Amino acid sequence: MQTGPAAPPAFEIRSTPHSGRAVFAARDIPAHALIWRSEDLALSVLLREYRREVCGQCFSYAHGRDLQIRDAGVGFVFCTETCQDQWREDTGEVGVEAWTVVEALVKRRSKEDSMMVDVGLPRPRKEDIERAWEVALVQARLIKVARQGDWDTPSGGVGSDAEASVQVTKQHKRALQKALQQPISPDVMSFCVSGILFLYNSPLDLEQVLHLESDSTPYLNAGDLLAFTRSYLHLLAILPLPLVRFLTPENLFLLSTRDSHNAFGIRSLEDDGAEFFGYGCWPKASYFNHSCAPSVVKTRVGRTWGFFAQRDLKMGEELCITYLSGEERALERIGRMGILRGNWGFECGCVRCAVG
Ligand SMILES: C[S@@+](CC[C@H](N)C(=O)[O-])C[C@H]1O[C@@H](n2cnc3c(N)ncnc32)[C@H](O)[C@@H]1O
Repeated sequence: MQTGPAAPPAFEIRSTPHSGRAVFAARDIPAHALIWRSEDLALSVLLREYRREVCGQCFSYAHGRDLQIRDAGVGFVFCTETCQDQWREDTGEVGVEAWTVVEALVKRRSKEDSMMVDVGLPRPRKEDIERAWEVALVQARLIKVARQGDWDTPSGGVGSDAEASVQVTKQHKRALQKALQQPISPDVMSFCVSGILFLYNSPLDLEQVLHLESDSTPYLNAGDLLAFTRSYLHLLAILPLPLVRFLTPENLFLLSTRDSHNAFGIRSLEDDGAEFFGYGCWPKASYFNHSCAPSVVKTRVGRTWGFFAQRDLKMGEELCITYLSGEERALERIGRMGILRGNWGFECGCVRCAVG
């Protein structure tokens, strides 16, 4: 079959003096043309409050009605059996087991056990983050020893861990029980599970995530950091053993540093995205910078983002999307800049902000 010459890529990624790497048109691009399609969802969080209304696979929304296909064991709903089957296949056997134990844990706990994350408090500094993870690590060592009995089960396979040869004492068992009694943060826990499953199921794609812009202080405030260290210890106590090797402070921190400035919101498709269901990281779509007068519009279909020219674009022009949600776009310059500074940590220097 004659396929003809491949179309030259519509864009290239280059460094800029002030805003890191950016996407530039590699040729003239007509209005409405597809520039890039991104299907590489690495990790995602579907907020707990939407877990009955939004499909766990394609993120379709039932406008406040519960979706029919409930997979109660794993805590997700689906719009069709096809979506459910696809989710189970992609998540894998160990992944399904992981979501099942996490769902059982969250269900056992009442709403009062959930941690509230205060907004508006300062972000933890690097030294606060290091200290918090060091403290968690001391408990983690005890919990790993307490699970030593599990190591010997046929599915264990981590018997070579240094901790596995230590005598299990009351102190170890108490550390495990104590971790499980701490308040829980189901959405932070979901982030951790999704991230660990990404490392377990798709190790070759890690490179793409490592290339992303990194935020060295990714936690919103002290409560958010605490939610992460507690989720780490909770998960260490319950996750299937094949995942425990991937569950480290280093890995969880790394995922947060890359997610922080690169995640896309997963929103409703109608009503200008008024409903915020959660967020996810699509590494190959993460090089578009922001402009308050964007030249590219992004649209989600299921788990795929499409990026389209909003107008005729000239070769060499920087291609920008907007990071602002529907109503935020209509704000005055000072309001937009405040949101971009607070959520993304940069001072917007786009053409619209430059003229005031
Ligand atoms: C999704 S990443 C975009 C790609 C990024 N420039 C890179 O090098 O990987 C978002 C980050 O790009 C930078 N950025 C995006 N838009 C910007 C803008 N209008 N002004 C300044 N920096 C911007 C900020 O550092 C922001 O946190």
